[in-house]
Amino acid sequence: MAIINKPAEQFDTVFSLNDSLELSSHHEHEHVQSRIFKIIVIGDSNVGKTCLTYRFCGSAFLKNPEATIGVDFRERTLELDGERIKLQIWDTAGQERFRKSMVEHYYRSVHAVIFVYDVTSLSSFEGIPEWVEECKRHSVGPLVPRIIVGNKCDLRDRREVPTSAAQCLADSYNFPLFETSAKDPAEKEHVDAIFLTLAYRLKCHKPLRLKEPSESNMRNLWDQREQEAATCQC
Ligand SMILES: Nc1nc2c(ncn2[C@@H]2O[C@H](COP(=O)(O)OP(=O)(O)OP(=O)(O)O)[C@@H](O)[C@H]2O)c(=O)[nH]1
Ligand SMILES: [Mg+2]
Repeated sequence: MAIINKPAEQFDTVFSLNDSLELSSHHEHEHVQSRIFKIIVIGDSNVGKTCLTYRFCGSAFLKNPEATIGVDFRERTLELDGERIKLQIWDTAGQERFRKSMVEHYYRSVHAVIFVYDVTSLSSFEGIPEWVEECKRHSVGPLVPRIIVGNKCDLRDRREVPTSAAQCLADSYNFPLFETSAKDPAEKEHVDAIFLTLAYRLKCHKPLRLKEPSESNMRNLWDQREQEAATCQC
């Protein structure tokens, strides 16, 4: 897997992760409060959102997944630096007909977003800006951490999206880019790294002490990102 555009300090943290992160069943029964983060996974249908989520939450590769209708929820609780973190993952439907039912509350109070495309499908990659726009339409602020994931890297002979193009798009938004495979067992650790990168970022985020960014500031930030995307020489 290529992990690209990721600050060195995140590499250090992510790659020192191991099974000891997982809470034992003993801990599960303790009434210890955990911080809960809601992560939404979006992207075109068939790109592997459900398989990626399942790989992270359930370890195995999900064979013959059904197309998601509306949204599925999965959770995984971790202990990071002695703190209990529950990731609540909202795996959404990519199909247009179900998207209409993706009502406002799917996006409400979202802490982080994972955009997924399929490296063997150029159209799914070209759909990413629309998904970014969709987030914006649903008032997901520009400060909410986002990651772009190119899935199905195991299908080497069928690749349609070069890493360089994906990197260029990710840079234009200033989002980290990951390429991985939900199917390849050797990639399991790297699938974890995607979610854990977000978990660390969310965990370390200090709430702003001053005023939260105003709506007009948010708009400015989005406008700035859009201008950068428009001038990107991909
Ligand atoms: N080769 C390969 N196939 C994959 C991978 N991830 C998912 N698939 C296959 O891609 C198809 C779609 O996977 P899903 O996880 O259901 O896709 P989705 O994005 O959740 O689709 P919707 O729920 O319709 O939005 C299934 O046939 C999976 O077996 C992968 O990493 N490699
Ligand atoms: Mg699905």
